[in-house]
Amino acid sequence: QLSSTFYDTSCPNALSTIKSAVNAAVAQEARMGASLLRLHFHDCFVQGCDASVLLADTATFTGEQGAGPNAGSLRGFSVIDNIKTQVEAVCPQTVSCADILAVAARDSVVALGGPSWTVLLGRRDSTTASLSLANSDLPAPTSSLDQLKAAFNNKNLNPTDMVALSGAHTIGQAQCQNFRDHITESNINPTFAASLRTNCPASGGDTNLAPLDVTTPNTFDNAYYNNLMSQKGLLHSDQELFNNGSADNTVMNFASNAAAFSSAFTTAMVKMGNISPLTGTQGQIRLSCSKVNS
Ligand code: HEM
Ligand SMILES: [Ca+2]
Ligand SMILES: [Ca+2]
Repeated sequence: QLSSTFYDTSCPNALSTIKSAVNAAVAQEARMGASLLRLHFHDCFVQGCDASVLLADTATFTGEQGAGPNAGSLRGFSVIDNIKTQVEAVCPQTVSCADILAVAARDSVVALGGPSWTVLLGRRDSTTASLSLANSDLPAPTSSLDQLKAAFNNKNLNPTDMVALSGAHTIGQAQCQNFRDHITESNINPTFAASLRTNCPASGGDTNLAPLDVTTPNTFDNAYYNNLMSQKGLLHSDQELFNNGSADNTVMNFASNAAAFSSAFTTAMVKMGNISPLTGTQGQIRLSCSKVNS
């Protein structure tokens, strides 16, 4: 249904415009690549890849940005708004915000040294968002392996896809409140845990940041899986992937074989990008990504 050539005649400069803007944003702040990748994930897992996550809350509209996994945590909205403004200038009301998110996620991974893939296009933008689905369908950092597998299975992503997509935590940062409990658990490297506790004490410092990948936080590589094998996962949910369970073998494979990780990650990103898109005459092409057309 989606197609890699969707904008080839209607907006031939769409992809290059997005890439330039992503490269500029990542050059200014490497973490922005992580933030843009995460936006696409949080979009696709809630109502499908329809840019629902971008709709801002107003006095009369309750969107997804106030949901537990999103509030005070998602970032990159202004970068997306800026890209949309540039794309509107070259092709008015042609390129959807949902497609911009999918392309920006790919370009972010590439900008940080990761693998590339062909992004399928033709998604349209929702006129709705769902706070309740954002709270129910996004996995939590306290999740067990079974809960992680179930959350991804709900989106028709298998356990290999789940482990591969979790490799996105090779970049970016997390807040203390999301890893405080894990750094007092027993399945964590004691030296690693002690160093994290200096900036994430038992009380206070909730929003203090630590890198999800202690080894190469700004490079998209397979170091995340090697960290898990050294019990240096930052989130409880990260370490669940290598904790004597059914995902151990996949983690070991991705840790020792960077090409196997790249292949599984790009395959899974395409699958995630295909979750319930609006196509044809469904939805709309928003003029501004943060609000429904009036
Ligand atoms: C497997 C289940 C997952 C859980 C439980 C999870 C949870 C989290 C949490 C708690 C954070 C830190 C948020 C904060 O402290 O503000 C985070 C950050 C991040 N997540 Fe995930 N995540 C998961 C899967 C994914 C997937 C599939 C992707 C993308 C494909 C992804 C990409 C990211 C990125 C890039 C960051 C860093 C964002 C930044 O620095 O702005 N995560 N995740
Ligand atoms: Ca969505
Ligand atoms: Ca890394």
